[in-house]
Amino acid sequence: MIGFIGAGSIGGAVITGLIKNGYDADEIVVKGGHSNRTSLLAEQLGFKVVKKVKQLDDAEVIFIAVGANALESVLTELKEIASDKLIVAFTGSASVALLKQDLGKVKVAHAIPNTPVKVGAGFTGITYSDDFTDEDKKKVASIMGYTGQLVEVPEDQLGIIGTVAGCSPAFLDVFIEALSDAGVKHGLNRKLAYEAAIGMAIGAGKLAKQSDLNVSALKDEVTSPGGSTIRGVAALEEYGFRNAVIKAVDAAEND
Ligand SMILES: NC(=O)C1=CN([C@@H]2O[C@H](COP(=O)(O)OP(=O)(O)OC[C@H]3O[C@@H](n4cnc5c(N)ncnc54)[C@H](O)[C@@H]3O)[C@@H](O)[C@H]2O)C=CC1
Ligand SMILES: O=C(O)[C@@H]1CCC=N1
Repeated sequence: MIGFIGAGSIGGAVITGLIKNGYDADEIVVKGGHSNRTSLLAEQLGFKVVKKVKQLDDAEVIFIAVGANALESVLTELKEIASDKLIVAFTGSASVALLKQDLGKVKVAHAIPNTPVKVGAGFTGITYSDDFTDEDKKKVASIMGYTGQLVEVPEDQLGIIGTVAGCSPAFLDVFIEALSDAGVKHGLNRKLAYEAAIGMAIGAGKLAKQSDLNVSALKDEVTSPGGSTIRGVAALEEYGFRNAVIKAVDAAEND
């Protein structure tokens, strides 16, 4: 049995990714917030909903997916039942030290998933407390594996991994939206413009992952001499696209 506290954007995305990719819904129990969002999701996906944190006592692994404002009170309630469990917090502002401070001698991890977990194509960075054994890590990996990649990173890099992989789906969505706007400006209907932009993003990501070439060389393959693409790349540079992306990451990092 595994448990979740919070089933909002990221909690709901992980739960959805798990169940849609074959994890047994009968093995998932969720304590949601005050809205009916969790019970609506449970109706679609078939997991069990409980009202109190202590009702998660049968869970071996508990994922915390509440925001910073609710973390303290959740940890206070969780402390009563946490001693024999693995606790994994998605809360951005959490840290292994903070979780340990509130939960005492409990094995804890801090993880930052991204929303593509919902379709089994996520990228999650994770940092474990020192007392996590290889077997414990395997247990967490065997769960998160249903949602995509899980990569252990040193804690001082978890924040930037969380920005590069966790915030950036929103950045890419803005790019896809802008590309589709441009297509519409040049006469495409909106549906076809989105299909083209999204299809390209999926394909270019897959090619970048599978190719032996790095993305710079892949770009070179598209830019025919004297062709249209290099004019577009030059315009991106002229309008500061690369710098805008770096500044977006800086902004996300500097809260
Ligand atoms: N949205 C994302 O892509 C990602 C978010 N995160 C982190 O996850 C945390 C949550 O973010 P979101 O899911 O976007 O926010 P959200 O507001 O969509 O979800 C938080 C959920 O927690 C529930 N909640 C609040 N208090 C609760 C309690 N005491 N017991 C049970 N449930 C409770 C709320 O009802 C809400 O549904 C944040 O700290 C964020 O930094 C981390 C990685 C990615
Ligand atoms: O916007 C946020 O704070 C969270 C962290 C990673 C993605 N979303």
